[in-house]
Order: sequence, then C-alpha cells, then structure tokens
Amino acid sequence: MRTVAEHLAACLEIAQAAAPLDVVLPDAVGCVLAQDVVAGIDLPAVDLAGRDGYAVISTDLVGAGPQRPIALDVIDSVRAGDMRATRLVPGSAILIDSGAPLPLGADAVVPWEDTDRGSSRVAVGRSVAAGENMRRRAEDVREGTTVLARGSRVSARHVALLAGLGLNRVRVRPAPRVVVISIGNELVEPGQAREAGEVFDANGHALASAVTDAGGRAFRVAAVPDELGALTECIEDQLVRADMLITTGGLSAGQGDTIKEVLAPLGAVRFDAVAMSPGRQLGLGTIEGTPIFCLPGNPVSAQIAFETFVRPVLRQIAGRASLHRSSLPAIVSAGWRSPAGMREFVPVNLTGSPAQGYRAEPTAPPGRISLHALARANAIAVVPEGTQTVVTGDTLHCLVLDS
Ligand SMILES: Nc1nc2c(c(=O)[nH]1)N[C@H]1C(S)=C(S)[C@@H](COP(=O)(O)OP(=O)(O)OC[C@H]3O[C@@H](n4cnc5c(N)ncnc54)[C@H](O)[C@@H]3O)O[C@H]1N2
Ligand code: MOO
Repeated sequence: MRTVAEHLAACLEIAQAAAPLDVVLPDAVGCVLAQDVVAGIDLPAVDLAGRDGYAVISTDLVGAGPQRPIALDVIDSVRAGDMRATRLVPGSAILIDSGAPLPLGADAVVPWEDTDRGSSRVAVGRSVAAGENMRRRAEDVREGTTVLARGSRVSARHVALLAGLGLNRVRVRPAPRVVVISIGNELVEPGQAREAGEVFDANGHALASAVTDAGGRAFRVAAVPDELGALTECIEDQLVRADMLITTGGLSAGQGDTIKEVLAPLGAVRFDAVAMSPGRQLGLGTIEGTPIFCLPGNPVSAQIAFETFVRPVLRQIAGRASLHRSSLPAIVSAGWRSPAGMREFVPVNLTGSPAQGYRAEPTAPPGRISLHALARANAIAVVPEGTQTVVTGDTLHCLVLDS
C-alpha cells in the first residue's frame, strides 16, 4: 500500500504549472499572477484635495476661530482633472473640489462647511494643520513598490489596484480546465425523478464546486454508466477541453467496475490502495499527457481524496504560492479507535481562538461515512498513521475548511 505522502508526491509530479499568458484585466480575475506587479506610477500621482472647499496656506489661518474668522482673497478655482498650474500667495485661497490637484503653495484644504462660502473673499472660521484634508502624492502607492506578489489569485480588489495604477494587462497562469465525470449505473441527476435503487449524483456537483474553489474552471459531465463503450467515448470526447480529468466511482473490483479496463488502452494510469481512510482506492496517471485522477465513488471518500491530492495539484498548476490548507492543533472532545497503519480524516467542528486554543468535535462517530457530517464540519482532523487510539484531550492537527 502507498502512504498518503508517497501518493501526494506522485500527484504533484504529474502536473506542472501552466504556461503564463498576458491577459486583459477582466480575464485575469480568478487566475493566479505569474509575475510580481510593480507600480509604474505614484498613487495619487499629485497632491489632491480630500474635501470640497478652499485650498489654503495653513500658516495664514493661525488663530482663526468661529468668533474670529480670517478673510482670504479667492483668486481662482480648480476642479478634478484641471492641470493648469495654479499658485497660492500668502493671504489667498483657491476654491477646490475633492480630487482636484492642489495648487502650488497650498498645504491644506478648509472644507466649505467651515467658511462663509464667499466667492471673491472667503471668511474662514477655523485654523487647519498642514496636510489636513488632502491626499499627498504617493501616500497610497510609491512608484517602484511591489504591490502584488506572483502566486496571488486575482480578485476584484486586485483589479481595482491594477487598473488604478494604469495597467490593463497582466501576466497570469490560466485557470486549469477540469472535467469532472461521475461513473455509475445507479446515478441520476438531482432534480430528476428517481427510481428505486437510483442515487442522486452528489460527486459531480461537489467536485465541480471544489474545483472552482481551488482555482480551476470546472466542466461537469452528467453521470456516465459503468459501461465500457459509453465510458471510453465520454473520456475521449472530454479530453479535447481538459487540462485535467477527474472521475469518481467504477473503481472497485466488483462486477461492472470498468474504469481500469477503459483507461488501460488510453493512457498510463496506475491504481493503488493508499493507506488512508476514507478514500483508499485511487487511480492516477495521464491520458495523452492530460493528468487524470480516479477517485472513489463514495461521496465522502471522493471529497476527502480531492482535498488531499487534487486540490494541491490544481493549486500547483494554477501557480499558487501555497498548496495546502492551513492546519491548526486542536484538543479532541472525545476518543475513538483509528484504523491501524492508515491516515484517518475525520470531519470535525473546530472552535476556539489563537489565545484560548482550539477544540475539535467530530460531527459524526469517526469512521462513519456521512455526507451530513462532512457538510456540518468546518475542519478535518488528521489522525497520523501510527495512532490507533485517540484519547479525549489528545491534540490533533486539523485542516481548516472554512475560515
Ligand atoms: N471486496 C472489496 N470491496 C471493496 C473494496 C475492497 O478493497 N474490497 N474497497 C472498497 C472501497 S474503499 C471503495 S472506495 C469502493 C470503490 O468502489 P467504487 O469507486 O466503484 O464506488 P462505487 O461502488 O461506485 O460507489 C460507492 C458508493 O458511493 C455511491 N456513489 C458512487 N458515485 C456517486 C455519486 N456520483 N454521487 C453519489 N453517490 C455515489 C454508490 O452508489 C455507492 O453507494 O469499493 C469498496 N469495495
Ligand atoms: O476508497 Mo474507499 O472510499 O476507502 O472509501
């Protein structure tokens, strides 16, 4: 039997990071930066007014107050985008809009609320400190600063920064296209009528969502029967649009489990029992250079196997800097027997804080396969291969699912 670590290493070896592409900003969202982004300009590019009011020289207003307003000559007005060179002289003010460039000589803005709103002469009822109500050149970003690091996933917030810096293209690794195929004669599409003995396809939907969450572009194929011709045709058809294939089911050695038979002539795929619970039966290989992961049919096993092996590979292809979920040590609220020589993954509810420490409570009796328990969990406790007895109060490392 292979260990989890050996199988993960084999998975990571099979898929390399995708080649980078230059894309326009809308296409970059969800992709991973293949470059550090360095600001080519200052942000703001010049000193700007932060309020609508009057640009002033702060020392002109020393001692001004509501009972003792100081009058200044209004010599000009500037609006946003106005790049005429305007200049203040002592004793003067310039009417200014928020976002307009500050005139030369000005070092503060008095909001109009603190004035009599005069147009040729304005009475100012308060003093201002130098720098008040203005945004200094480069106070947000200084030219030459690395603002985004390669390996970050581009979000709407990143697009705002990139566009704000005047960038319309960026170098990213494209999101890998992942085809998810559920195999099983018993499977029907959720929402359709179900006959006795039929099972709704949970894996296709679960894994397509998990692919998207991991940074891939998911294509879900409606469930395919466990039948040689249909399955071969489906896999061959899907290869054209796939950077990766994931199948679930059809793995056991029982009657009619055909994935091994289908893949034998198509590519180099090996099937191993991996020392983990759940998610023991796993296939891994390539078809015409495209990586394929064959996961167990059981929906909990399929999701745990995806988490453990496929998610890190997807993040590697996408060029993410970190491949694995963060892990927290937590004290378990109950004990249980864990299978000998296996790494066990137990859905838990993780509570606590960095200061108080964390506590993990299994959401179902460990070992029970339950979609409901996995859905209720916010973390997965990992019992190492060498541990057969977990005792109340033991500390286990937990992979954080929702953070
Ligand atoms: N004699 C042995 N039998 C089995 C062994 C073994 O070592 N010796 N291994 C067991 C393990 S572990 C696994 S895993 C399975 C592998 O079987 P399959 O991958 O073929 O899984 P299925 O039999 O197709 O399904 C298992 C279970 O899950 C349901 N299922 C399947 N696909 C879906 C789906 N897309 N959505 C919802 N539910 C699904 C299916 O109906 C079954 O109930 O072999 C064991 N047997
Ligand atoms: O591979 Mo099986 O799903 O251990 O659960």
